Parts: sequence; structure tokens; C-alpha cells
Amino acid sequence: MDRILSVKNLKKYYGKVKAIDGISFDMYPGEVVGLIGPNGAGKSTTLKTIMGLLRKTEGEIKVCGYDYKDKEAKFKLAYIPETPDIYPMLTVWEHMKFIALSYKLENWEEEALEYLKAYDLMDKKDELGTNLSKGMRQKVMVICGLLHKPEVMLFDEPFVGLDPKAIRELKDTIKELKKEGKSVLLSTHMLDSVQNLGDRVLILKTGKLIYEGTLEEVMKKAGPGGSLEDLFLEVTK
Ligand SMILES: Nc1ncnc2c1ncn2[C@@H]1O[C@H](COP(=O)(O)OP(=O)(O)OP(=O)(O)O)[C@@H](O)[C@H]1O
Repeated sequence: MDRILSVKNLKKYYGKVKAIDGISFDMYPGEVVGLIGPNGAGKSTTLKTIMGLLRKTEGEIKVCGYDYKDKEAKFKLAYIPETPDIYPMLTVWEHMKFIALSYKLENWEEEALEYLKAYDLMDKKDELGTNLSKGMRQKVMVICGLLHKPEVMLFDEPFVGLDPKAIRELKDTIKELKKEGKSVLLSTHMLDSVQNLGDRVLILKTGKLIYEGTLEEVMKKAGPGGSLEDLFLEVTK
């Protein structure tokens, strides 16, 4: 199967801090991969570097065969950051319009309305970004990330700040993306969500990939009655 994302020997140093220290992994269509690790392991740095928001120190990143800096690659990626910094003086709908214009989308409105309904944001459609709660801003970022139909979505702690209904909605969205053959790289401390949604797990510690395996392999390694949390605590101690 063709690789949708390929990361080879990726390094990102902040001065002397080796935030990512030579990691390699691939992602395939229809896969949900959990990127987990203790605080400071390098998860956010990995996502931001793949997205091109941080300059890599070394290594190669390819998206659907394109170098990650190519325009084609940018169209195939979406990134939902940990902190939902939306434009304070744009309304929710204007954010969507902005994305549609940037990606030259056509006939996007109906789908955008569907997402607003699903994420309980219809009554905030014309509200300014500055007047939204953190969870609402998070939902706007998720919808904006979905609109151009990327092949790979990078989520950084997407469940933090969302209410239970929105968490369920986002989990359903991820399942839907998977069904459509899209790939999701999910960085989170919520290990149960990775255990429930993920196909594969990458465990980072101090910038190095210390474990990679399918959920099946994880559960086998964790043993009867074991969990991803058990394995995580074992390999990161
Ligand atoms: N802008 C920066 N300048 C210098 N060092 C940084 C910067 N951002 C992150 N770091 C360092 O890089 C390492 C990885 O940080 P990163 O935020 O990627 O970790 P993380 O796994 O996302 O952590 P968390 O789970 O706490 O969000 C840490 O040692 C951190 O202190």
C-alpha cells in the first residue's frame, strides 16, 4: 500500500535541546496512529515540524510522495493545534469562508453547515472568534481542518477542553475519516482514546521513538487484562 506520510530520520533541535532526535515512521491510508509520550517527549514538535511550522534540523518528510514543503503536500495535510488560536475579529462562518478561499474550494457551504450542526455551533455561526469559549474555538479549528478534505490530519491534544458531546462527535469524525481512507495522527495523553480509536501506536520519549506497534501487538504485550496504559508506563519508566 502507498505511504501517505513518510518521516525519515527526522531531527529538530532547539539550540542544544534535541526535541526530536532521529525518528522515522510511515502512515498508510485509513490508519489512525496514536503519537504518545510523557510531557516534553517531542509530540507537538513532531506535528509542527511535519506541518512545516517549525524548520527541521535534519531528515525527510514526504506527504503522498511529495516533499512536505510542496504546495501539493500542503493541500493534503491539516493540523489542529493544541491551543485554538482563531482570529478574534472573524466570525465562525468567516473562518470557514477564509479556508474555502485559501484552498479555492467550491460548494463547501453545505458541508460546513453540516459540521456546524454536528458540533453544536449553528447558533454561533455569526459570532466573533473573541466571543467563543475555548471548546468552541477548538471545534471551529477542527471544522476548518476538515473542510479541504485533507489526506492526513494531525491532531495535537484534540479532546482537551471539549465537552463530552463534542468529544463523542470528534471520535465519530475520526472514525468517519478512517472509513474514507484518510489518516489521522493523534497526539494525546488520553490513552483510552488511542486504545479505542487507534490502529497503531508510536511512543516517544526525549525525542526518540522507543516503541512502535499495532494495537493488537500492544494488547498482546500488555497481557491478559492489560492496557495501553500499562505498556506505556512500562516502556517509559
Ligand atoms: N520553542 C522552544 N524552544 C526551546 N525548547 C523547546 C521549545 N518548544 C519545545 N521545546 C522543548 O522541546 C522538547 C519537546 O517539547 P514538545 O512540546 O514537543 O513536547 P510534547 O511531547 O508535546 O510535550 P507535552 O506532552 O508536555 O505537550 C521539550 O524538552 C521542550 O522543553
